[in-house]
Amino acid sequence: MSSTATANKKKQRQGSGPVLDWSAGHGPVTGALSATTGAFAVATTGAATAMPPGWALAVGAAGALGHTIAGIRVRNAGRTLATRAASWLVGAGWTTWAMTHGPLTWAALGSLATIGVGIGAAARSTALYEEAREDEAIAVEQRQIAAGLSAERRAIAAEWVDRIQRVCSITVRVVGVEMWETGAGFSIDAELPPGGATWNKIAGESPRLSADARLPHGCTATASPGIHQGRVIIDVTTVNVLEEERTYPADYGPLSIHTGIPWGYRTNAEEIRAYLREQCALIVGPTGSGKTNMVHDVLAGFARAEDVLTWVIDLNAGSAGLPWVIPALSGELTREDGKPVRPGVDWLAGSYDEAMTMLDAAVRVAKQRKMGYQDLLSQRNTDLLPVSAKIPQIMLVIDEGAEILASPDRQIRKLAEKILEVIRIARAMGLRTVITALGATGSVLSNLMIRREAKVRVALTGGETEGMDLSKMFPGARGLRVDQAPHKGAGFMGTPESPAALFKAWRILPNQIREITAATSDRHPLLDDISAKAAGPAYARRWDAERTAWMRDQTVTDDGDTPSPGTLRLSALSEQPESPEDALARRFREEIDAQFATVADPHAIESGGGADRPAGLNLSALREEQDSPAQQAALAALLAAGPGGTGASAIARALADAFGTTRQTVVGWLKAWMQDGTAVRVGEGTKARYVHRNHAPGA
Ligand SMILES: Nc1ncnc2c1ncn2[C@@H]1O[C@H](COP(=O)(O)OP(=O)(O)OP(=O)(O)O)[C@@H](O)[C@H]1O
Repeated sequence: MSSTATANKKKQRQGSGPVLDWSAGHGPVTGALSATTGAFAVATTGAATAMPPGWALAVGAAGALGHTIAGIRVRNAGRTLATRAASWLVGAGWTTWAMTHGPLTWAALGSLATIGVGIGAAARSTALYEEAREDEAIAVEQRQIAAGLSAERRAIAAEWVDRIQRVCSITVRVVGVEMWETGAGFSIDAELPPGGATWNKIAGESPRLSADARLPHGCTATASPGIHQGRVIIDVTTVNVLEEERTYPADYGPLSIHTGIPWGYRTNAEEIRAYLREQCALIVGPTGSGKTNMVHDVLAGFARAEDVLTWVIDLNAGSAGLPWVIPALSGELTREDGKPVRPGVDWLAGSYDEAMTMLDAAVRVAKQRKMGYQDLLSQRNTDLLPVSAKIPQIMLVIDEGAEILASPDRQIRKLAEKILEVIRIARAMGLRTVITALGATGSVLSNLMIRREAKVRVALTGGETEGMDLSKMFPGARGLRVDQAPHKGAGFMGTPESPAALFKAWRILPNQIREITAATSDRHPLLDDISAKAAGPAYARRWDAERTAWMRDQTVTDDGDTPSPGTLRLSALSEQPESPEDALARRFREEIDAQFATVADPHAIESGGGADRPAGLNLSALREEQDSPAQQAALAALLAAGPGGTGASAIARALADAFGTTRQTVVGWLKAWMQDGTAVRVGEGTKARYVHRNHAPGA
């Protein structure tokens, strides 16, 4: 009821004189006081005005009736109703008698006080009775719920004791049945009979148990060890959550390598985490199984971690890492404070050479950490580098890395050796790998290093049975069948902490990747000084224009053309809220020059300072020299063209949309740059190209 309606009702009541509120609450004291003072008032007024005493009796009877009706409405106990009605009638009786004999006599006043105490005591006892009655009702209700539940549990226990006897010929004794909060099933804790029965025997019969229980497709009865070897836990799923598509949880809060990184959810709808401080991981998924999506889940988790830097190798043109880099580097994502958004991965290698550079750096980091952190390790009395936001773990994610490891190609073998070297030497020093595989698991899993170090395993089946040897992926796990996970993104996951069982990766969409990139930009750690020094210029210059030019080539122009390598995607920039000129100038300065605080002050570098820090390209310095954004863009295009160089027409074409620059203008700038040594000309006649001095032969 609205407050105005209540106020109106009050007004109406006031207008029609005093109302008797039968349901008004009274305690034992106020109730008795109100009854006796009311009776006294009626008796004195009645005596003074010579009211017929029968009226008091009538009022008392009406009071008793009113209170009884109100009491019945709120379901008071019969005993409470009787007490209240009796109070009214006793009060009325006294009033009638007092009006006849005079209320102001000692006998009248004394008897009224006695009645008051009596009513109070009776009311107190009924109040206590009411409370006890309420408590008892609640307890009964709870007993009923518990009885109902335990009846359900008892029924489940009896049913499964029979079933296990029938299917496995083992007579277990059920110790407990736990219904899952997610509502997707239950767990049975059972004691095995004496005589040598083991939990694996039940685990091995999982498919037959599931069939016997008529479980829906995708639901399983999986047995695992109990608290000791004589106990078994059987998890039974009754709802197939793997059928549904669940998107990556919208909470992008901070994570840590120490608390585990969630990779998906189990059949009981609970998330499953990968603990990768010491473990490497292997993710197998044939084409179309949802592997790329899973890799993004993995990268999302690492991006959210405060103590992880992710280095990605994807020889398939870096496609696994690009969605984590392009939106940040292209300026598509902006922060409120105007600072650049850091990419969601720390280094992305899309080619053989870049991958080799990255792996070399990783090996150097591992070795340098071993030496550089000797004191810290002895101080902490450990041989495991204490990974933190100050000394981050480096997670190398190698898409289709298993195919690299299994390749017979001599060159690729060199990469494979480096990957294995990182896996072999870097566990204690905080470098671990996540390797994905399309299916080459046989040869990869025969590698001792992988078998020993990569115990976090995922097999995405998506219904694919070809080349999916679950017994090799999860040795010792029984009852896993590919056809239990026919949905994309679903499969099996096992870790040293959580035995292999069905799971599903969250679906992660490009907008979530962009959101996570933006939300975690501030959170990524910086590579510690010891490691940064070891990684050297190869690391510090990983975002340099010529090394990232290929990434920009992945961005398709508005008209769908794939521009020739080295040209700028100016059309992409024109969509930004900033003017294209500003965006271009800002992007290239920020992106190339001392990117993300990995390169010291550009002016210091130029003047030979920061000797132990590798030099960036120092485009910031050009801010003063190249006063027009178009001219800066032209210079950036020249840089991006690399040693192959470019021509005035190509630069003019790249700039035409955003700046309307003519070829003539570009020719003028090129001349000036040749004179001051910024550019050199190579080749003659129609073959003449302009090359930035950084890429000039012998530079
Ligand atoms: N976890 C998931 N939940 C629901 N659907 C998914 C999931 N993962 C993938 N899919 C669906 O499967 C499709 C293929 O996924 P994805 O590209 O990740 O597979 P892939 O194994 O990498 O295949 P390819 O190698 O052909 O790219 C997606 O477009 C999506 O529709």
